[in-house]
Amino acid sequence: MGESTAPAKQAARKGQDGEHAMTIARLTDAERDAALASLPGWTLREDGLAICRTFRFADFAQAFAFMTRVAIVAEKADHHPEWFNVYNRVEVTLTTHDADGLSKRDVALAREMDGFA
Ligand SMILES: C[C@H](O)[C@H](O)[C@H]1CNC2=NC(N)=NC(=O)C2=N1
Repeated sequence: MGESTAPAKQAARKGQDGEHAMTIARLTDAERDAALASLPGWTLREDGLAICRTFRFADFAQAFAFMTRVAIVAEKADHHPEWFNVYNRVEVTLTTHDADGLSKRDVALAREMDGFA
């Protein structure tokens, strides 16, 4: 466990992006389409509320190393992926529960994942 409390982390995030932790804005349709166009490999979930991508690696060790790197940045950003791993495959879904849909946090995390893969 780290030293800072959950409220402290929320306050820190609030200071960083100037938004209240619970009122992160949902992307507009135009923002969502622009984000998707800049994220090859990611697709919009049928309900339009999440983006998805399947990553494939050489083996389980590579897949799990990727998940470990993602977990560290996700925890730091307090924004967590939904994912499913079998051996060398990692199926990822990104959505923002606090926004009931997509937010810029999903786009940022998708870019970080692409950078790690
Ligand atoms: C209290 C805490 O800040 C929230 O529950 C965070 C945690 N991680 C999260 N992850 C995702 N994907 N969406 C959220 O809205 C979210 N909210």
